[in-house]
Amino acid sequence: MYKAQHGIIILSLLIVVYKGLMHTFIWPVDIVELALELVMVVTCCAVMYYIEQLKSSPRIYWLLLLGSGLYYFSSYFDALEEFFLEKPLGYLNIAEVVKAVGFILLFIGIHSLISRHRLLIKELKIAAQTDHLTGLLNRRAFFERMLSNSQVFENTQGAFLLMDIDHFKGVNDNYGHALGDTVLADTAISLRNSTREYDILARWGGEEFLLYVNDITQDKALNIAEQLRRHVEALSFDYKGEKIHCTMSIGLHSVNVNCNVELEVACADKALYQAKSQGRNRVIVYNEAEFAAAEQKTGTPNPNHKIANG
Ligand SMILES: Nc1nc2c(ncn2[C@@H]2O[C@H](COP(=O)(O)OP(=O)(O)OP(=O)(O)O)[C@@H](O)[C@H]2O)c(=O)[nH]1
Repeated sequence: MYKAQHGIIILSLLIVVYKGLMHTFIWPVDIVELALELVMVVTCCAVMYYIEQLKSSPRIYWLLLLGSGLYYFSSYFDALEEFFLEKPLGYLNIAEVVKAVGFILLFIGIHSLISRHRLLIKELKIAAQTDHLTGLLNRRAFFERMLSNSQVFENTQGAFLLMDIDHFKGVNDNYGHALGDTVLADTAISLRNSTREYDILARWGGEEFLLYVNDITQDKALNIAEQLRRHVEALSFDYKGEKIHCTMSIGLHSVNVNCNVELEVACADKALYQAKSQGRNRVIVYNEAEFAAAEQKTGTPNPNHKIANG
């Protein structure tokens, strides 16, 4: 499909050869005009080559190809007029008309190309920020969103909720990876539907989700966490007629002004670990004094403790 430019390139080369021969028999040879002709044909070939390399949509390909082709050949349409005693288009110069049409096609082609390019960049940006299975932000995008909102979050209390589906390995092992994916996708929908537009929700890892809720007290954040936990508990998944249910453990860490995301998430992670070790399907709030004492007692840090990395 993207080969039509070869015809134009061959045609333009033939024109240059023809002009070269004509000039050879006319003395003195107009070297400058011949050189300019050659520059034109080389640039025309280069343009055709790049249009082919673009591998854009067929519409854009033809617009650019016809536009640049007509624009290039417009100067040779003068010759056509020599065959007519009167100008075929009345007072209009046919070469100028062809040039104008070529220019319009080129303009539409370039405009379409730029619009398509913008769309592609937008799609790429979204793809780079999104987890493809759940449609949530990925970990990197979560950090970026926290950073870009840092001024809004300044001087307000917020909360990190680190959520992890319980015994998820068992879901995969017993019902298959496809059902595991469905559980992740539906859990993400449930979480998204239960959060506010300006909360920041991301898939943090395999079966882990992270939510940052801004401008909220610890008690209210605890209510939200409980609600999210109950919503996930209420989900049901069909496996060959059997109804499957999952639960989720949550580590909650309430933060004050200007928090360091990595450090605060690590605290939420400690609370999540406690929620897992206390039987799962529960919310545990991080309490610095309590956790420090517990760690001292058991010897810090807990070897099973998962530390969230940025
Ligand atoms: N289906 C599916 N499974 C995933 C995906 N990402 C990670 N996993 C699985 O998630 C499981 C996580 O298992 P574990 O870390 O052992 O945790 P768990 O079984 O949930 O146990 P607890 O967290 O202690 O309750 C592993 O089996 C991973 O293979 C994914 O995108 N799709």
